[in-house]
Amino acid sequence: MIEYRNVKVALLGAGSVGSQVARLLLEQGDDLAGRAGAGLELTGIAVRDLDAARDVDLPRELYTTDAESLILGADIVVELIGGIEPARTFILQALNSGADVVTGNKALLASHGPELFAAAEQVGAQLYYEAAVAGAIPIIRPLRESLAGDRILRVMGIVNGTTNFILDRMDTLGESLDDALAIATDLGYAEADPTADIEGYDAAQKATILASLAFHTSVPLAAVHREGITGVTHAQVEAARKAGFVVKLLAICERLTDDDGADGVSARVHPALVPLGHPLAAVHGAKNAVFVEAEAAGDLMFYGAGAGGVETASAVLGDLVSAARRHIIGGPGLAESTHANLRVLPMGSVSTSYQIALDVADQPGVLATVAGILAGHGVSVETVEQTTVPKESAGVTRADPAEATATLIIGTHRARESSLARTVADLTTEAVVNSVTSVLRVEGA
Ligand SMILES: NC(=O)c1ccc[n+]([C@@H]2O[C@H](COP(=O)([O-])OP(=O)(O)OC[C@H]3O[C@@H](n4cnc5c(N)ncnc54)[C@H](O)[C@@H]3O)[C@@H](O)[C@H]2O)c1
Ligand SMILES: N[C@@H](CCO)C(=O)O
Ligand code: NA
Repeated sequence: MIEYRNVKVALLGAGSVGSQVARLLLEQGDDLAGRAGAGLELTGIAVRDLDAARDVDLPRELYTTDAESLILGADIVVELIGGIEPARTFILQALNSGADVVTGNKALLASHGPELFAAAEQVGAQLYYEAAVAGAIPIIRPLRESLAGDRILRVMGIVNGTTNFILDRMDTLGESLDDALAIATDLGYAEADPTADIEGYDAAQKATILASLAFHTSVPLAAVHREGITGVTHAQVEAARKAGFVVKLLAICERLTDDDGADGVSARVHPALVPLGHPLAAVHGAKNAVFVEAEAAGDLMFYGAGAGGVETASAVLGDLVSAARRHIIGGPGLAESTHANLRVLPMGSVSTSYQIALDVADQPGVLATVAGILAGHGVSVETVEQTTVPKESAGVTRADPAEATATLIIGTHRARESSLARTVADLTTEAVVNSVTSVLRVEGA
């Protein structure tokens, strides 16, 4: 039996992820020690309430409400409280005391990442955060280490399990957003405030982290364009399916060249139409997948559980083993790489293709008028589909009931987001257009 030196591990938080990390750490201590080359001694678990009911049965003597003392006695601190404070203060205390930190806190990294990385670098400590993006899926380490020798062009992924679960159920079961969200919450996928999921904040936080890593550039959260799924209708989901697409909430980080020839990067989160044949279309339920396009490696896809307590605990324990190994071996921490310092371009510089649905007057010349508006902004039409709407169609009220209307679905070639915005504004004020009923970006076609 090999005798290992112990490293002291302090756990902050015993919620969905923290309790599973503690359980696995206690159950698999010998295996983990063999992999880390160090014993992982769980010295305590900081909780708010010692007597709270818990799903996982852990030794009561491990619980403490004195997080600060626990942190100061630790070699590695695992932060699984979530949110900004007190998580930020605890992590800074840990780093400043020379401890390495493992966290799954994307909200904190997205808003205070530079501060935390600077604190770690200053004392030669290391911050590990595999669990922060796409839960159990290894994506941070591949971007940070495995692909460090390549040039990443694009990272496109489904990085929020809750919204993927909801959109999937809207599509396959015809369920409402609210009903599907209630189930996702019961299953432990949703954030404490699920607005973070359905309005795309959680995915935007992950996009910030992915873009910063992929492009060696600090990409601030405020520069990430964000749209959630609350505006996605059953009509859009059904129309998408009929047209050979599925609606997914995507996070897309990419290198761009804008109209002035300036190179830069952008990060955005929004619902998008994904062709049914694309690998991301086959990502169901709360699963996540991240598609990476690299110059030399080509296309890579990372797929698996993006949420869930025990699944995410896997990523935390992987980081913990790395941290313990580093603690024993020593050596400098891996600093955050922001040396490329590329320009972060606004959403208007992004170029993609679109499906625009219009409710129009069914009269001669309408198609030409609409095509003229698109052409005027340099938006080129790829496909047009027209369906005549019966005059007395249910629920449709018209100023002149005698006036027939039609639905036009226009697929465009790639166009700048700025041109598309001007096109939609003009379509909205055009007399023969009753309404612009849907505008969705198409990705992965
Ligand atoms: N659950 C997931 O699927 C998942 C996936 C990836 C990342 N994450 C991230 O992991 C972290 C933890 O997530 P979770 O799902 O376990 O959350 P959770 O809400 O289940 O657990 C957080 C726990 O921290 C406790 N806590 C709050 N303030 C505290 C304090 N001051 N001291 C001690 N304990 C305190 C809460 O009482 C709760 O038990 C978050 O940053 C989350 O974003 C979660
Ligand atoms: N609420 C998040 C948890 C994982 O980060 C999700 O649904 O993806
Ligand atoms: Na991960």
